[in-house]
Amino acid sequence: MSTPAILALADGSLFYGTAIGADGETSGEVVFNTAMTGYQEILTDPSYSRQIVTLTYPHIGNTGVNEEDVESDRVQAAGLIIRDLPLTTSNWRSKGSLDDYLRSNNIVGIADIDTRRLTRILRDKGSQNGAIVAGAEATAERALELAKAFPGLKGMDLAKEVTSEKVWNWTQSEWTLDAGYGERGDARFKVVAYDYGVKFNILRMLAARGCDITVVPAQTPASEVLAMNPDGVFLSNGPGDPEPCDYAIKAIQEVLETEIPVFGICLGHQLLALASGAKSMKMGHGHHGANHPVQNLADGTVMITSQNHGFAVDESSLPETLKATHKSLFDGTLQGIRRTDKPAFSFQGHPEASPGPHDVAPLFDEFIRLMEARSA
Ligand SMILES: NC(=O)CC[C@H](N)C(=O)O
Repeated sequence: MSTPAILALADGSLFYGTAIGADGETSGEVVFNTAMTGYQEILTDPSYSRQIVTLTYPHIGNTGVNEEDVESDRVQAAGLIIRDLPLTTSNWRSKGSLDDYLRSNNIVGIADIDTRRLTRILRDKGSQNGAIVAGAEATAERALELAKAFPGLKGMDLAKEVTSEKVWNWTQSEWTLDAGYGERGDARFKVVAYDYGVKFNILRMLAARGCDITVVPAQTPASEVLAMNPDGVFLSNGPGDPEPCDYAIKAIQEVLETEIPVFGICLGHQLLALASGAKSMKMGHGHHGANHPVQNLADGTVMITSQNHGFAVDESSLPETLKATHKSLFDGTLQGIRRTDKPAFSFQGHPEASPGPHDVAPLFDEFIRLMEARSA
């Protein structure tokens, strides 16, 4: 017997479906992701904290879940909304079903709803606050009440909630090499990575390029990072609004007083911009998918990229010291910046996309080149 579940949006829309994962209730910002693969990476990406994700691809869970395709050590999304959960799972690496995985992570989800109708609402009105109530007692009133009570992500500092509590070192696991990220040479560079909600594949790709990585909590003062004498500082992706992360903006400003190369991805990109005097803004429905065309403004080439962001840097706010390097060909929003006076640059999308297009992976090599240039 299936258990009922109800999804409500703050605009009053209701969807009646079947519970997947844990019984209970959850609320957050509802966003749609158009990627056809990668549901486990999406669920474990800390950038999705306090977001309920709906996947536009209709069959989710076919390949089960495994121990490797994770971007952190647990499910981070606030909930999952899908069209259809298959009856069986099949993959040589599968260790269990998506349904059991959600349940063991205490994540509430809903299946058997019209995700096309939902996505059209989110596309036309922008991301909505919403709630899922799952269980025999689920009521539409409760779901609506929860959806309306969610305060929204604007102004919410979540980096300090998802960051690690202590300093730790990334150690490359065997399978990473098997997965084709290249041989890890002897570590040539010491990189300190600010963890605002870092995805493991970023650490894998840095390690594969010869970086020894020390991951530090989001609120670590710059003085502690500089005392580690790093060759480069990395600013990670992460959830929530960049603007209230004043501790991070201050620390990045202090790092930028040195000549140490800095590379930022997604939230890290937004924070580099804010630290340089630019402004960020909330987008309508944001960018969440694995087929977003982005143009390199230096040579006009177009790359297909993986994206996951709901805020963006306002290009019209860029100060003298920041140059636009990339833009989205979907909506023209800013996708990359470079400091004109420092070895610092950042990208809004995800060069570490896994799964996803690898067109932007060379940005990791650019970071390596900056560190090489400084140590030469
Ligand atoms: N993936 C990310 O780092 C997301 C950054 C930020 N939370 C946003 O939604 O724009």
